[in-house]
Amino acid sequence: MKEIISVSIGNAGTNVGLDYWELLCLEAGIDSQGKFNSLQQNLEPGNYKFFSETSTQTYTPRALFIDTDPQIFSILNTKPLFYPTYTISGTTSLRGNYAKGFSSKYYNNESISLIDASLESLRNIAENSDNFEGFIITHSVAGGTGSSLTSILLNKLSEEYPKKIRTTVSVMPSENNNELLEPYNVMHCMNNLIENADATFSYDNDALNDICRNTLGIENPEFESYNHLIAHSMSSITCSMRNDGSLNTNLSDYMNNLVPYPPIHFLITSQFPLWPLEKTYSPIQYNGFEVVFEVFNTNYFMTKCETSFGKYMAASLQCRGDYVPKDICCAMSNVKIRRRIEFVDWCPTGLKCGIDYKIPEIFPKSEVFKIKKHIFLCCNNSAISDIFNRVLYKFDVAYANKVCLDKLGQEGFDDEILIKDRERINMQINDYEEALKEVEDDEIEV
Ligand SMILES: Nc1nc2c(ncn2[C@@H]2O[C@H](COP(=O)(O)OP(=O)(O)OP(=O)(O)O)[C@@H](O)[C@H]2O)c(=O)[nH]1
Repeated sequence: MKEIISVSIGNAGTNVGLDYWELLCLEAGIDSQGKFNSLQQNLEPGNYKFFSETSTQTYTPRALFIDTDPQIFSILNTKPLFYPTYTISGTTSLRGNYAKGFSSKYYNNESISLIDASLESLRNIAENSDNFEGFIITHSVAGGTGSSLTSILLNKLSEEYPKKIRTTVSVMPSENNNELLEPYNVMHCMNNLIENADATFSYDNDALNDICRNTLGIENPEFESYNHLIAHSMSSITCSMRNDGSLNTNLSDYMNNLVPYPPIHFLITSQFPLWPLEKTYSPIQYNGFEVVFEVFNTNYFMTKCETSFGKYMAASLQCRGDYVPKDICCAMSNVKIRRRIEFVDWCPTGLKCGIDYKIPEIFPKSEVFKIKKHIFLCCNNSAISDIFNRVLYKFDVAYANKVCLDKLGQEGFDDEILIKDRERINMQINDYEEALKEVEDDEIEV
C-alpha cells in the first residue's frame, strides 16, 4: 500500500481539501486533534497510510495547503490536525487573474517563493513516506490562484518527480459565471492539465448544483454542499487504496484502467444513491442491479456532459458497503444492454468493478443519509469534450470582444500565447472525435 500526498491550492482547492480530510478522518477514526478514537470503529492498519504518525501517536494528514491569500492561515490555524508548516501563503489574492500568477513581475516576487516553499514542504512530506506514489491536487480551474499556481506546480512536479503520478481534482466553473478574466484562466489551466497531469477528476459546479437541487432538494445550494459531494467522491476514489480493496488499489491502477493514452485523461464520476437527509422516510434499499443501473444515470454525474451521446473508453465501479459479488456481476452484464452503454471498440479495458465492504461515512452536518449499499462510478467518456467546447466558446466570445486583453498584455500574455493555447484545446476536442471513430478491420493488429 502506497502513500499519496494531497495538495490543496487556492480558495476552492482548500475548501474541498479540508472536506476531503474531514471525511478521511471520520473513516479512519481520527479526531480533530489527530488522535485515534477507538470508540469510533475498528480500523484496518492500511487506513493510516494517508497520514504520518508522530512519536506521540498523533496522526497528521500528508497534506499541503497553498494560497496567495493570507486568509488561509486563519482557517488552518483553528485546525490542529494539520502541520502549521505545511500551510504556505502569500500576501494577497490574485483576484481572479491567472496571468498575474505567471507574470514576471509577480512571479519573481511572490509566486516563485510560494512554489519554492511548497516544493520544500513536499520534499519533507515525501521524505517521511516509505513509498509515496504521487499527488492529488485539489483546485479550481477558474480562480487566479487555483489556475496559475496549479499550473506552475504541476510543471515543477513533472521535472522533480517524473516517475510519480500527478492527479488533480479540478473544479470547473459554472456556465453562468461572469468573471471577466475567467475564460482565460480556464483556458490556460486546462492546457496545463492536458500537458502535465496524468489524470484529472473533473467536477463542475453546474452539475453539482443540479444534484443538490433535484436530488437532494436543497433550494439554494451553497459551495459547502458541492464540496461535500466532491469529498464523498474523492473518498470513493481513494477508498480501495486505504482499505486494501481489489480494484484501483493505487493511482497507477487508475491510469492503467481508465486512461488509454496520455491526453485522454479527463475522468468523470457519479455516485448513487444520494438520499436526502430531510426526507421523512428511510432510504429505499436498492438491490445490486438497481444501483449499477442508476449510477449510469446522467442526473448523478458530477460533470455536466451528455454521456449518453458519448462513448466510454473505460469505466470502473466501486461498490461500497453490503454487497454480494455475484449480484454485481449479473448487474454489470445486464446494465450495458439495458442502459445502452456504448464502449469504443479499440480499448480493451471496458467495465471493471471492485468491492469495499466498509460502508462510507457521512459528514456530521450531512445532506445525505448513511447508506448500506453505495456505488461510485469513475469513467472516461468522450462526452467530456463538451467541457472543452464550453472553454473554447467562452474564450472566443471574450477574445472577440477584446475583454481584458490589456490586463493580460500588462502581465506579458500576448495574442500569440492565447492563440497557441486555443489551438491545443481544439486539438483535444479533435482527439475525442477521433476516439469515437470505429477501428477499421485492417487497422487491427493480429
Ligand atoms: N465547488 C466549489 N467552487 C468554488 C468554491 N470557492 C470558489 N469556487 C469557484 O471557483 C472559482 C474561483 O476560484 P477560487 O478558488 O475562489 O479562487 P482562487 O483560486 O483562490 O484564486 P484568486 O482568489 O483569484 O486568487 C469560481 O468559479 C467559483 O465559483 C468552493 O468552495 N467550492
